[in-house]
Amino acid sequence: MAQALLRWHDAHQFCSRCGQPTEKNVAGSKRVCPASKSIYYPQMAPVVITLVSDGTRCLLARQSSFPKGMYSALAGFCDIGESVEEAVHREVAEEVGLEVERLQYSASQHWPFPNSSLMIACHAAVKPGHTEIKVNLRELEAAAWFTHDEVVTALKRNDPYTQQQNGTVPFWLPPKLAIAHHLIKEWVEKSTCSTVPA
Ligand SMILES: NC(=O)c1ccc[n+]([C@@H]2O[C@H](COP(=O)([O-])OP(=O)(O)OC[C@H]3O[C@@H](n4cnc5c(N)ncnc54)[C@H](O)[C@@H]3O)[C@@H](O)[C@H]2O)c1
Repeated sequence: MAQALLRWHDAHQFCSRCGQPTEKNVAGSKRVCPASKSIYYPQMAPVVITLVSDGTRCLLARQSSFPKGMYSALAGFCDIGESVEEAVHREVAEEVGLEVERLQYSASQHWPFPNSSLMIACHAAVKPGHTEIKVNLRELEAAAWFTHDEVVTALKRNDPYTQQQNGTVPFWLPPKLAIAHHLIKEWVEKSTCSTVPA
């Protein structure tokens, strides 16, 4: 978090109204422009991250920039004026062409990479009978439904690169520090698929 704050100070050294240098306050919680009197506060971008379930399986996806074999829950930045619920519906529809319902808030996390985001994690159920994925290839490389057993096995893979066979890295999941891991583990442990029926 300290690094995220230092990066923000570094990138906000000049006033966007008058171009004059800004000054950091003693606590480092804001910057002030002595010329225009403008005050600048550090910003966090809200991001929704959603684990979609069809009742027995969960939907995981990967971007081409992810490490080989790694799949995660669907994530995306909230647009201006959007509620968390609206962002979840829009992101899932945009990325995999599915309609979701019965959203359940899970947890949140500050995520400093590459800039400060507030990750808001939710579970959601796909609309019954409408599970066919249409992957948006501009945003994702692949998306698929995974069974409970497949996810349990993947959670146990700490170092997938040592387990590769014929040069193929097996399916694995984000590390413990990521809220995506928490969301997926919660789905497995609490059988979220049955508490959030599809
Ligand atoms: N902690 C976790 O478990 C976890 C899991 C997945 C994603 N994330 C983070 O969530 C964020 C969003 O994930 P993503 O897959 O959509 O990322 P992404 O980096 O693929 O971003 C998608 C697009 O959003 C746009 N964008 C970038 N910054 C923005 C902002 N501040 N406001 C609005 N739009 C912006 C860009 O045009 C980018 O192409 C990323 O920062 C990613 O690192 C965290």
